[in-house]
Amino acid sequence: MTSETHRNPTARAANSPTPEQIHRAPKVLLHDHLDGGLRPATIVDLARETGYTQLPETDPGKLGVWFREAADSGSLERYLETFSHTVGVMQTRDALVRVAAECAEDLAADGVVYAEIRYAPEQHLEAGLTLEEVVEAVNEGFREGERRAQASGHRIRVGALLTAMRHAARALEIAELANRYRDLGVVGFDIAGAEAGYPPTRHLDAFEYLKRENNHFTIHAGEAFGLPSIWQALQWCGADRLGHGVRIIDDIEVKDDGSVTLGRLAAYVRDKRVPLELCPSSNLQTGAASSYADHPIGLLRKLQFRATVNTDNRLMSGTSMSREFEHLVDAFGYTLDDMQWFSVNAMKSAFIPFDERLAMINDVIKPGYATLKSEWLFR
Ligand SMILES: O=c1[nH]cnc2c1ncn2[C@@H]1O[C@H](CO)[C@@H](O)[C@H]1O
Ligand SMILES: [Zn+2]
Repeated sequence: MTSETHRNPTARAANSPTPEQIHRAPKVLLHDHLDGGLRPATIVDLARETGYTQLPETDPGKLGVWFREAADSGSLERYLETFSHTVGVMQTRDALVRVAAECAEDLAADGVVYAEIRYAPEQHLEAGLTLEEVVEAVNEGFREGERRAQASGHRIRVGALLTAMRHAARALEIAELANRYRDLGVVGFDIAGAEAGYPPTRHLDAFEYLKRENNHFTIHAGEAFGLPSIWQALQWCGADRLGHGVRIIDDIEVKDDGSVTLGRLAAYVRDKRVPLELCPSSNLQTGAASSYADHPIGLLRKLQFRATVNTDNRLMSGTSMSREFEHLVDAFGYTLDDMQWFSVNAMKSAFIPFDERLAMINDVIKPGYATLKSEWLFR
Protein backbone atom coordinates (compact mmCIF):
# COMPACT_ATOMS: atom_id res chain seq x y z
CA MET A 1 0.00 0.00 0.00
CA THR A 2 0.88 3.61 -0.06
CA SER A 3 -0.77 5.87 2.44
CA GLU A 4 -2.66 7.56 -0.40
CA THR A 5 -4.54 4.42 -1.42
CA HIS A 6 -6.00 4.12 2.07
CA ARG A 7 -7.59 7.55 2.11
CA ASN A 8 -11.31 7.35 2.58
CA PRO A 9 -12.68 10.86 3.01
CA THR A 10 -16.24 9.61 3.54
CA ALA A 11 -16.26 9.89 7.32
CA ARG A 12 -15.36 13.60 7.46
CA ALA A 13 -17.70 15.62 9.66
CA ALA A 14 -19.06 19.05 8.73
CA ASN A 15 -16.82 20.56 11.40
CA SER A 16 -13.76 18.48 10.55
CA PRO A 17 -10.61 20.60 10.31
CA THR A 18 -9.18 21.40 6.89
CA PRO A 19 -5.66 20.16 6.00
CA GLU A 20 -4.49 23.73 6.50
CA GLN A 21 -5.96 23.86 10.03
CA ILE A 22 -4.52 20.44 10.85
CA HIS A 23 -1.15 21.76 9.77
CA ARG A 24 -1.39 24.85 11.97
CA ALA A 25 -2.76 23.01 15.01
CA PRO A 26 -0.19 22.49 17.80
CA LYS A 27 0.82 18.81 17.78
CA VAL A 28 2.79 16.65 20.18
CA LEU A 29 4.92 13.73 19.00
CA LEU A 30 6.18 11.03 21.39
CA HIS A 31 7.22 8.26 18.99
CA ASP A 32 9.46 9.14 16.06
CA HIS A 33 12.78 7.51 15.10
CA LEU A 34 15.63 9.84 14.16
CA ASP A 35 16.92 7.25 11.66
CA GLY A 36 13.41 6.88 10.22
CA GLY A 37 12.89 10.53 9.36
CA LEU A 38 15.74 11.70 7.13
CA ARG A 39 15.09 13.86 4.09
CA PRO A 40 15.85 11.72 0.99
CA ALA A 41 18.06 14.51 -0.41
CA THR A 42 20.09 14.50 2.80
CA ILE A 43 20.64 10.74 2.56
CA VAL A 44 22.02 11.23 -0.95
CA ASP A 45 24.30 14.08 0.20
CA LEU A 46 25.56 12.17 3.22
CA ALA A 47 26.19 9.00 1.22
CA ARG A 48 28.40 11.00 -1.14
CA GLU A 49 30.21 12.83 1.65
CA THR A 50 30.83 9.76 3.80
CA GLY A 51 31.58 7.29 1.00
CA TYR A 52 28.50 5.10 1.58
CA THR A 53 27.98 3.14 -1.64
CA GLN A 54 25.03 0.85 -0.86
CA LEU A 55 22.11 3.20 -1.65
CA PRO A 56 19.48 1.55 -3.89
CA GLU A 57 18.80 4.92 -5.65
CA THR A 58 20.76 8.17 -5.87
CA ASP A 59 17.94 10.39 -7.10
CA PRO A 60 16.21 11.82 -3.99
CA GLY A 61 12.70 11.47 -5.43
CA LYS A 62 13.25 7.84 -6.40
CA LEU A 63 14.97 7.11 -3.09
CA GLY A 64 11.97 8.40 -1.14
CA VAL A 65 9.67 6.12 -3.14
CA TRP A 66 12.07 3.21 -2.64
CA PHE A 67 11.90 3.58 1.16
CA ARG A 68 8.12 3.73 1.20
CA GLU A 69 7.76 0.72 -1.05
CA ALA A 70 10.46 -1.38 0.60
CA ALA A 71 8.95 -0.69 4.03
CA ASP A 72 5.51 -1.62 2.76
CA SER A 73 6.06 -5.33 3.22
CA GLY A 74 3.54 -6.44 5.81
CA SER A 75 6.34 -7.65 8.07
CA LEU A 76 8.18 -5.76 10.81
CA GLU A 77 11.41 -7.65 10.08
CA ARG A 78 11.45 -6.61 6.39
CA TYR A 79 10.37 -3.08 7.31
CA LEU A 80 13.39 -2.82 9.61
CA GLU A 81 15.84 -3.87 6.87
CA THR A 82 15.43 -0.45 5.23
CA PHE A 83 17.14 1.19 8.21
CA SER A 84 20.53 -0.18 7.15
CA HIS A 85 20.73 2.69 4.62
CA THR A 86 19.78 5.51 6.96
CA VAL A 87 21.97 4.19 9.76
CA GLY A 88 24.68 3.65 7.12
CA VAL A 89 24.94 7.39 6.40
CA MET A 90 24.65 8.43 10.07
CA GLN A 91 28.12 7.44 11.26
CA THR A 92 29.92 10.76 11.56
CA ARG A 93 29.49 13.68 13.93
CA ASP A 94 28.56 16.08 11.15
CA ALA A 95 26.00 13.70 9.70
CA LEU A 96 24.33 13.24 13.09
CA VAL A 97 24.24 16.99 13.76
CA ARG A 98 22.71 17.63 10.35
CA VAL A 99 20.08 14.89 10.56
CA ALA A 100 19.03 15.96 14.06
CA ALA A 101 18.84 19.65 13.12
CA GLU A 102 16.73 18.92 10.04
CA CYS A 103 14.48 16.65 12.09
CA ALA A 104 13.65 19.46 14.54
CA GLU A 105 13.22 21.92 11.66
CA ASP A 106 10.89 19.63 9.71
CA LEU A 107 8.72 18.86 12.73
CA ALA A 108 8.46 22.52 13.68
CA ALA A 109 7.47 23.45 10.13
CA ASP A 110 4.70 20.83 10.41
CA GLY A 111 3.29 22.45 13.56
CA VAL A 112 4.79 20.07 16.13
CA VAL A 113 5.47 22.00 19.35
CA TYR A 114 6.94 19.21 21.44
CA ALA A 115 8.70 16.03 20.27
CA GLU A 116 10.59 13.13 21.81
CA ILE A 117 12.87 11.64 19.17
CA ARG A 118 14.49 8.26 19.63
CA TYR A 119 17.54 6.56 18.15
CA ALA A 120 19.94 3.79 19.10
CA PRO A 121 23.41 5.19 19.89
CA GLU A 122 24.94 1.70 19.53
CA GLN A 123 24.10 1.78 15.79
CA HIS A 124 26.26 4.83 15.11
CA LEU A 125 29.71 3.61 16.17
CA GLU A 126 30.96 2.13 12.87
CA ALA A 127 33.29 5.02 12.00
CA GLY A 128 34.80 5.28 15.47
CA LEU A 129 32.48 7.61 17.39
CA THR A 130 31.95 6.81 21.06
CA LEU A 131 28.47 6.50 22.56
CA GLU A 132 28.94 9.86 24.27
CA GLU A 133 30.01 11.56 21.03
CA VAL A 134 26.90 10.23 19.31
CA VAL A 135 24.59 11.59 22.01
CA GLU A 136 26.35 14.96 22.05
CA ALA A 137 26.21 15.31 18.27
CA VAL A 138 22.47 14.55 18.19
CA ASN A 139 21.80 16.95 21.06
CA GLU A 140 23.75 19.67 19.28
CA GLY A 141 21.68 19.07 16.16
CA PHE A 142 18.40 19.31 18.05
CA ARG A 143 19.46 22.61 19.65
CA GLU A 144 20.50 23.95 16.24
CA GLY A 145 17.18 22.84 14.72
CA GLU A 146 15.22 24.50 17.53
CA ARG A 147 17.10 27.75 16.88
CA ARG A 148 16.48 27.60 13.11
CA ALA A 149 12.80 26.86 13.70
CA GLN A 150 12.51 29.82 16.04
CA ALA A 151 14.20 32.05 13.46
CA SER A 152 11.57 31.07 10.90
CA GLY A 153 8.68 31.68 13.27
CA HIS A 154 8.05 28.18 14.67
CA ARG A 155 8.52 27.09 18.25
CA ILE A 156 9.46 23.53 19.09
CA ARG A 157 11.06 21.71 21.97
CA VAL A 158 12.80 18.42 21.29
CA GLY A 159 13.95 15.79 23.80
CA ALA A 160 15.93 12.64 22.99
CA LEU A 161 15.07 9.08 23.94
CA LEU A 162 17.96 6.61 23.83
CA THR A 163 16.96 3.26 22.35
CA ALA A 164 18.65 -0.09 22.93
CA MET A 165 18.21 -2.77 20.24
CA ARG A 166 16.30 -5.72 21.64
CA HIS A 167 18.30 -8.39 19.76
CA ALA A 168 21.59 -6.97 21.13
CA ALA A 169 22.99 -7.07 24.66
CA ARG A 170 23.80 -3.44 25.42
CA ALA A 171 20.60 -2.33 27.10
CA LEU A 172 22.10 -1.73 30.54
CA GLU A 173 24.97 0.27 29.04
CA ILE A 174 22.53 2.41 27.04
CA ALA A 175 20.29 2.85 30.09
CA GLU A 176 23.31 4.13 32.02
CA LEU A 177 24.09 6.47 29.14
CA ALA A 178 20.51 7.81 29.20
CA ASN A 179 20.84 8.39 32.91
CA ARG A 180 24.15 10.21 32.51
CA TYR A 181 22.68 12.58 29.94
CA ARG A 182 19.53 13.18 31.90
CA ASP A 183 18.82 16.92 32.14
CA LEU A 184 21.29 17.29 29.28
CA GLY A 185 18.83 16.74 26.44
CA VAL A 186 17.96 13.06 27.03
CA VAL A 187 14.54 12.54 28.59
CA GLY A 188 14.22 8.76 28.65
CA PHE A 189 14.95 5.28 27.31
CA ASP A 190 13.34 2.76 24.92
CA ILE A 191 13.93 -0.64 23.36
CA ALA A 192 13.18 -1.32 19.69
CA GLY A 193 13.85 -3.82 16.92
CA ALA A 194 12.17 -7.10 15.95
CA GLU A 195 9.66 -8.02 18.63
CA ALA A 196 8.90 -11.71 18.08
CA GLY A 197 11.55 -13.82 19.84
CA TYR A 198 12.99 -10.86 21.76
CA PRO A 199 10.80 -10.29 24.81
CA PRO A 200 11.45 -7.13 26.83
CA THR A 201 12.29 -9.24 29.90
CA ARG A 202 15.65 -10.01 28.22
CA HIS A 203 16.60 -6.49 29.31
CA LEU A 204 15.20 -6.54 32.81
CA ASP A 205 18.48 -5.35 34.30
CA ALA A 206 18.29 -2.13 32.30
CA PHE A 207 14.71 -1.43 33.36
CA GLU A 208 15.39 -2.22 37.00
CA TYR A 209 18.39 0.10 36.92
CA LEU A 210 16.29 2.95 35.47
CA LYS A 211 13.58 2.45 38.07
CA ARG A 212 16.15 2.66 40.85
CA GLU A 213 17.32 5.91 39.27
CA ASN A 214 13.74 7.26 39.11
CA ASN A 215 14.15 7.57 35.33
CA HIS A 216 11.56 7.07 32.57
CA PHE A 217 11.22 4.53 29.78
CA THR A 218 8.92 3.33 27.07
CA ILE A 219 9.05 -0.10 25.41
CA HIS A 220 8.09 -1.09 21.86
CA ALA A 221 5.46 -3.71 22.67
CA GLY A 222 2.22 -4.99 21.16
CA GLU A 223 3.17 -4.12 17.57
CA ALA A 224 4.29 -7.34 15.84
CA PHE A 225 3.46 -9.50 18.83
CA GLY A 226 0.45 -9.40 21.07
CA LEU A 227 -0.70 -9.34 24.64
CA PRO A 228 2.17 -11.29 26.29
CA SER A 229 4.57 -8.63 25.08
CA ILE A 230 2.43 -5.80 26.48
CA TRP A 231 1.94 -7.67 29.74
CA GLN A 232 5.69 -8.20 30.15
CA ALA A 233 6.50 -4.61 29.29
CA LEU A 234 4.12 -3.35 31.98
CA GLN A 235 4.12 -5.95 34.73
CA TRP A 236 7.69 -7.26 34.56
CA CYS A 237 9.58 -4.30 33.20
CA GLY A 238 7.49 -1.41 34.54
CA ALA A 239 7.26 0.63 31.33
CA ASP A 240 5.86 4.17 31.70
CA ARG A 241 4.43 4.05 28.16
CA LEU A 242 3.88 1.50 25.38
CA GLY A 243 5.54 1.99 22.00
CA HIS A 244 2.55 1.11 19.77
CA GLY A 245 0.63 -1.12 22.23
CA VAL A 246 -1.97 -1.35 19.47
CA ARG A 247 -2.55 -5.07 20.04
CA ILE A 248 -4.20 -4.27 23.36
CA ILE A 249 -7.24 -4.52 21.08
CA ASP A 250 -6.91 -8.33 21.36
CA ASP A 251 -8.06 -7.99 24.99
CA ILE A 252 -11.17 -5.98 24.11
CA GLU A 253 -14.37 -7.70 23.07
CA VAL A 254 -17.07 -5.82 21.17
CA LYS A 255 -20.37 -7.70 20.99
CA ASP A 256 -22.93 -7.44 18.19
CA ASP A 257 -25.12 -5.19 20.33
CA GLY A 258 -22.20 -2.78 20.65
CA SER A 259 -21.42 -3.57 24.29
CA VAL A 260 -17.73 -3.70 25.14
CA THR A 261 -15.87 -5.92 27.60
CA LEU A 262 -12.28 -5.23 28.62
CA GLY A 263 -10.04 -8.11 29.69
CA ARG A 264 -7.88 -7.68 32.79
CA LEU A 265 -4.88 -6.31 30.90
CA ALA A 266 -6.88 -3.87 28.77
CA ALA A 267 -8.69 -2.68 31.89
CA TYR A 268 -5.36 -2.18 33.65
CA VAL A 269 -3.98 -0.18 30.71
CA ARG A 270 -7.03 2.07 30.65
CA ASP A 271 -7.44 2.41 34.44
CA LYS A 272 -3.77 3.27 34.98
CA ARG A 273 -3.84 5.69 32.05
CA VAL A 274 -0.92 3.89 30.37
CA PRO A 275 -0.03 6.00 27.31
CA LEU A 276 -0.30 4.20 23.96
CA GLU A 277 2.09 5.60 21.35
CA LEU A 278 -0.09 4.67 18.36
CA CYS A 279 1.39 4.93 14.85
CA PRO A 280 -1.36 4.28 12.28
CA SER A 281 0.57 4.46 8.97
CA SER A 282 3.44 2.38 10.32
CA ASN A 283 0.97 -0.30 11.45
CA LEU A 284 -0.53 -0.45 7.96
CA GLN A 285 2.91 -1.14 6.52
CA THR A 286 3.96 -3.81 9.00
CA GLY A 287 0.57 -5.54 8.88
CA ALA A 288 -0.65 -4.65 12.39
CA ALA A 289 -3.77 -3.02 10.88
CA SER A 290 -5.44 -3.29 7.48
CA SER A 291 -6.77 0.25 6.90
CA TYR A 292 -7.07 3.58 8.70
CA ALA A 293 -10.80 3.05 9.19
CA ASP A 294 -10.12 -0.38 10.74
CA HIS A 295 -7.26 0.84 12.91
CA PRO A 296 -7.91 0.20 16.64
CA ILE A 297 -7.26 3.87 17.39
CA GLY A 298 -10.93 4.57 16.60
CA LEU A 299 -12.19 2.24 19.33
CA LEU A 300 -9.40 3.12 21.76
CA ARG A 301 -10.24 6.81 21.45
CA LYS A 302 -13.96 6.08 22.01
CA LEU A 303 -13.14 4.03 25.11
CA GLN A 304 -10.90 6.86 26.32
CA PHE A 305 -7.65 4.98 26.56
CA ARG A 306 -4.66 7.34 26.92
CA ALA A 307 -4.17 7.20 23.14
CA THR A 308 -1.66 9.37 21.29
CA VAL A 309 -0.98 9.83 17.55
CA ASN A 310 2.57 9.36 16.24
CA THR A 311 4.56 9.07 13.02
CA ASP A 312 7.07 6.30 13.94
CA ASN A 313 9.11 6.70 10.72
CA ARG A 314 8.26 9.66 8.51
CA LEU A 315 10.61 8.56 5.71
CA MET A 316 9.47 4.92 5.52
CA SER A 317 5.79 5.88 5.72
CA GLY A 318 6.01 9.10 3.69
CA THR A 319 4.15 10.78 6.49
CA SER A 320 4.11 13.64 8.99
CA MET A 321 2.03 14.42 12.07
CA SER A 322 -0.32 16.45 9.87
CA ARG A 323 -0.76 13.56 7.46
CA GLU A 324 -1.47 11.10 10.28
CA PHE A 325 -4.21 13.42 11.51
CA GLU A 326 -5.56 13.95 7.97
CA HIS A 327 -5.99 10.19 7.64
CA LEU A 328 -7.72 9.97 11.01
CA VAL A 329 -10.02 12.90 10.24
CA ASP A 330 -10.97 11.20 6.96
CA ALA A 331 -11.49 7.81 8.60
CA PHE A 332 -13.24 8.82 11.83
CA GLY A 333 -14.60 12.32 11.25
CA TYR A 334 -12.42 13.75 13.99
CA THR A 335 -12.77 17.42 14.87
CA LEU A 336 -10.38 19.95 16.39
CA ASP A 337 -11.64 18.80 19.79
CA ASP A 338 -10.44 15.27 19.02
CA MET A 339 -7.08 16.61 17.83
CA GLN A 340 -6.75 18.61 21.02
CA TRP A 341 -7.66 15.55 23.08
CA PHE A 342 -4.89 13.50 21.42
CA SER A 343 -2.39 16.35 21.79
CA VAL A 344 -3.16 16.92 25.45
CA ASN A 345 -2.96 13.16 26.06
CA ALA A 346 0.50 13.13 24.48
CA MET A 347 1.70 16.15 26.42
CA LYS A 348 0.47 14.63 29.69
CA SER A 349 2.48 11.51 28.84
CA ALA A 350 5.76 13.24 27.96
CA PHE A 351 8.88 12.56 30.02
CA ILE A 352 9.69 16.19 30.89
CA PRO A 353 8.80 17.56 34.35
CA PHE A 354 5.14 18.01 35.32
CA ASP A 355 5.22 21.80 35.57
CA GLU A 356 6.62 22.07 32.05
CA ARG A 357 4.01 19.67 30.65
CA LEU A 358 1.26 21.66 32.33
CA ALA A 359 2.58 24.94 30.94
CA MET A 360 2.76 23.42 27.44
CA ILE A 361 -0.86 22.29 27.75
CA ASN A 362 -2.24 25.52 29.22
CA ASP A 363 -0.06 28.11 27.51
CA VAL A 364 0.65 26.55 24.10
CA ILE A 365 -1.70 23.72 23.17
CA LYS A 366 -5.07 24.90 24.48
CA PRO A 367 -4.65 28.51 23.25
CA GLY A 368 -3.57 27.13 19.83
CA TYR A 369 -6.74 25.09 19.51
CA ALA A 370 -8.89 27.91 20.91
CA THR A 371 -7.63 30.17 18.12
CA LEU A 372 -8.43 27.58 15.46
CA LYS A 373 -11.82 26.75 16.95
CA SER A 374 -12.90 30.40 16.98
CA GLU A 375 -11.97 31.11 13.36
CA TRP A 376 -15.47 30.44 12.05
CA LEU A 377 -16.66 33.49 14.03
CA PHE A 378 -14.59 35.82 11.87
CA ARG A 379 -15.27 34.37 8.44
O1 LIG B 1 8.16 0.32 14.47
C1 LIG B 1 9.25 -0.09 14.89
N1 LIG B 1 9.29 -1.20 15.67
C2 LIG B 1 10.44 -1.70 16.18
N2 LIG B 1 11.64 -1.14 15.92
C3 LIG B 1 11.66 -0.06 15.12
C4 LIG B 1 10.51 0.51 14.59
N3 LIG B 1 10.87 1.56 13.85
C5 LIG B 1 12.21 1.66 13.92
N4 LIG B 1 12.70 0.67 14.69
C6 LIG B 1 14.11 0.38 14.99
O2 LIG B 1 14.57 1.33 15.93
C7 LIG B 1 15.91 1.65 15.59
C8 LIG B 1 16.36 2.91 16.31
O3 LIG B 1 15.66 4.03 15.91
C9 LIG B 1 15.89 1.69 14.09
O4 LIG B 1 17.19 1.56 13.54
C10 LIG B 1 15.00 0.50 13.77
O5 LIG B 1 15.78 -0.68 13.69
ZN1 LIG C 1 8.93 2.73 16.65
